[in-house]
Amino acid sequence: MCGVVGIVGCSTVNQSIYDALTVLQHRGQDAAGIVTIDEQNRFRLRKANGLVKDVFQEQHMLRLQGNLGIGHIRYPTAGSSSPSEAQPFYVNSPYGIALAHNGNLTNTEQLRDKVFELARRHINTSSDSEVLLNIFASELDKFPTYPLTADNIFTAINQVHQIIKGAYACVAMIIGHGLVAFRDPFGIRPLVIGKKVIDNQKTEYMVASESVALDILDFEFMRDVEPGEAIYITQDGQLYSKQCANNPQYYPCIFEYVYFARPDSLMNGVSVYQSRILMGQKLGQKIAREWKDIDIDVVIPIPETSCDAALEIARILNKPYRQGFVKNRYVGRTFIMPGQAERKLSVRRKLNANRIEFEGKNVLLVDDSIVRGTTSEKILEMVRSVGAKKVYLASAAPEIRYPNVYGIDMPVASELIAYNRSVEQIATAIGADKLIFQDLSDLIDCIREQNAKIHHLECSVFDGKYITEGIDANYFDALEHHRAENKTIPPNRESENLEIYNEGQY
Ligand SMILES: O=P(O)(O)OC[C@H]1O[C@H](OP(=O)(O)OP(=O)(O)O)[C@H](O)[C@@H]1O
Ligand SMILES: NC(=O)CC[C@H](N)C(=O)O
Ligand SMILES: [Mg+2]
Repeated sequence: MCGVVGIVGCSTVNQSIYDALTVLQHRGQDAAGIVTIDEQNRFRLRKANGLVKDVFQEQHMLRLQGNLGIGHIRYPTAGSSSPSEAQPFYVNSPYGIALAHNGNLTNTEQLRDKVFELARRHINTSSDSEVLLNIFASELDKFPTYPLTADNIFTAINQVHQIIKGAYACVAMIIGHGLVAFRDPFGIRPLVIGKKVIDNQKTEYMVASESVALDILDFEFMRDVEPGEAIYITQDGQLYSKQCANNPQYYPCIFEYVYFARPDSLMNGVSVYQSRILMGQKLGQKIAREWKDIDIDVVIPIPETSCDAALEIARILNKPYRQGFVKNRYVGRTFIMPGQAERKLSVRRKLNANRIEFEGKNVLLVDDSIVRGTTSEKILEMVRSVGAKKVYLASAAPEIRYPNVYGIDMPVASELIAYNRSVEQIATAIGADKLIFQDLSDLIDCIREQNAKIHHLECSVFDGKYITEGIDANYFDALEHHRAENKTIPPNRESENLEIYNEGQY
């Protein structure tokens, strides 16, 4: 799950984009990038592997001049984690376009060949986002006039919606025009827009993956970008918007509410925090109903995402809630780290059990989700070693049995701990005395209760139903094959040759 941001400002935007990326860091820890447009209408780019704070040093910030810019933080789902696939991407024709993408396309391979044959465009990486950018560029290229009108841009996006499949929330900039943002016709990935009025005169606009980015920059939340909708803000701050999809429908990703998004974000009219509170309440009620004879002494969250739900479970069960684990604040999110070996090591470095809360007790541990089981396996081992008597585990999300193809890196079912296992078998595999999962209908209600406009949610990891066409056994075989191929390429973290060298001393 990546994070995107775009700002059309009245003054230099580099610091604001940097700040926005730091609060979106929980969506991707692998790479970061910013591109701005300077006064001479040139792109200024910095991107590399690493956290935002490591990627941008003073000399890069000096390079990023201009009042218009976009930024990206990456959690790879396609291609590799090579710095050459860090975003934003750039093409020089037509006009000069830069684009950043959150999501994952599901027909990338077919499109890669088509783009070459029909539009004579060369794709130089294995990134789906580079394909997306070239399709957008080739649609814009069909208009012979300069400058493009808002309608030209919206027509191009309507075509893009018909050509590409999958999930995408994008921000882009076109030289000589301004900022463009669009969201896929199912609204799988999130995107919001906000504004800030400067000196009672001019309006600055900002689009971002999550509303929390608007909050910290004092932008006023306007609304979600609708599924299929496109926004065009000219470089002098004129805003246009249009529904560009032929049959848009709300199918937002349910996993944003379970794990990905920050709790203080408002997404599709739904508070992420409130969703997690409701998840705790519904799961607490299920435990009270189904585990009448189970003797629980204390409820303990597995930090950090599960804390809000765990507190509600404790309240409903009328048991003490304790912070039994200490989290190392310098270790990031383990699930979005690349490679299983690194994830395993990081769980141990990140969490340590406080013996006093476990010794001789029957504990109910709570996690927001159990995906590969990396966290729960390690945690269970740890709490046993500090003397827990019985260890029960509750997951605020249902069993994850199916791969994700829309921007969460879990493309192979066999990597999932719940794949082909019953609840009892999962409990045995991770070493829990008892295990309970949220029901999918309850999880869906946690979100829908807050916005009746959402009739459906994208729940494929739980129910195996994919909303876009062509997701079948052949698709997954090809994906698995690709992934195996990519694993054999040694990671190259060298980012020296990625920048656009147009700025003299920087
Ligand atoms: O079963 P797994 O494959 O281990 O994945 C699930 C775990 O990973 C996530 O935690 P993470 O450390 O990424 O972030 P958090 O601090 O926000 O909870 C999630 O909250 C679960 O704890
Ligand atoms: N998680 C995401 O949104 C990833 C975006 C894009 N598919 C990439 O791999 O760079
Ligand atoms: Mg966690």
